[in-house]
Amino acid sequence: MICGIRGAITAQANTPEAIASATRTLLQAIARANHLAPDEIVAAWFTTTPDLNAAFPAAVAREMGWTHVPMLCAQEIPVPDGLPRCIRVLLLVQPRRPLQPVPVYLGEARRLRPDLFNGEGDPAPEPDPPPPTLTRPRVAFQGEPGAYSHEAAERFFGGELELLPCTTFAEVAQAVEAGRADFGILPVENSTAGSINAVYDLLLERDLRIWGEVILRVRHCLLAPPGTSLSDIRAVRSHPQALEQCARFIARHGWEAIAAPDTAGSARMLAERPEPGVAAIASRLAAERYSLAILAEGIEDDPENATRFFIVSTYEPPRAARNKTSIVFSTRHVPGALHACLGEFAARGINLTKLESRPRRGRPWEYVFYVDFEGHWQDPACREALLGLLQRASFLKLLGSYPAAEGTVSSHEEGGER
Ligand SMILES: C=C(O[C@@H]1C=C(C(=O)O)C=C[C@H]1O)C(=O)O
Repeated sequence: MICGIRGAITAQANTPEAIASATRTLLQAIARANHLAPDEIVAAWFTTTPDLNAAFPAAVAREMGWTHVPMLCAQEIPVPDGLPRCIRVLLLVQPRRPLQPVPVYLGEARRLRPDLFNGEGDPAPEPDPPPPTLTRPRVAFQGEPGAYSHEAAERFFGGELELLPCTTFAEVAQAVEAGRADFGILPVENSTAGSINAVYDLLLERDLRIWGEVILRVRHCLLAPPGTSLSDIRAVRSHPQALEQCARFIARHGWEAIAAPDTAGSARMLAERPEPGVAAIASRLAAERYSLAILAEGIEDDPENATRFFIVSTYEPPRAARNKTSIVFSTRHVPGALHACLGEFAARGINLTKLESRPRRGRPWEYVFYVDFEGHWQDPACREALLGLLQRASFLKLLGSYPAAEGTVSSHEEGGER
């Protein structure tokens, strides 16, 4: 599907530098607010008011790497008393995932559309501090190239990424905190195996913001060096999670299951040192990367097998049309404490999408609770609920408000608690 995204900004002066700076700010903000990858942009129309003629905005976009995008610059209608020194753009985009276009009008240009930018419900507040650019973002993930986290990163960002493979989840968090990566990808739950506790513990301990979420339908492939046939296989090697998710398939063939540190790593090892009779379980991406043959695809026992990933950053994400918020809190040690805390959400009709408890460090038999709910912390009802919770909880941390992945929030028609 092709859709259009509008934006506008004013330049400080009619100079090439001022026009370049305003154009860059505007295009980066639109890409960020709409999670656009460069290859999702199909065409761009610019207009400038007659008082801006020192440079072409299209040339600036090309310098930013939009070399494949057909563009046009034209003069805006000189309506009397119109906003001076204004650069407008209409982008045509073809997103890989369903997109509700977020118009981006920055600074003075917000006055152009009082219907959009008027107090509450403002769909695109100016981000502060500026989040990282989405043009070739640096993305840290646990595992080797071809890992499911790598696939999730490609699904979320599309286009070109600078990959930073890490050995552990903690290393991913460190890379983001230290600014070596713009984003980190962390798996949080699997539809078969449940929550990934090590990641939940990291979110509590580290100073990271959840920037987005993505749900990946995990389709496992049976990989072997080209020329191998299914009847040659005697054993399969992979991460224990993947072996468990394919347990019935492995048992049906009577193969031995060998645990390895990660899925993509077992594919790489097999490609580098083929062992007769041994196959690996990993992604299609790993098969392509390590030139292995796919002997079978979709071998997971659960046909709905999916993993939810958080994209973490040190920046606030732009506000989207449909947001989710994640928090972690602990209750006072009194009867009914959790009930009262959750009541703050129920009383305001806020839909909870996930509740998870983990033991509280250093306090045996006390717990911290992780809650995901629909809405943004800036929404009046959510703000009130969080304030109510703050008064009842002994500890509260906001992990982030972020654009909800498709299919993870109730539709307005469904409404109510699920
Ligand atoms: C109000 C704006 O300026 C003008 C009016 C437009 C409109 O009413 O949709 C669109 C582009 C401009 O010609 C704007 O840029 O949004």
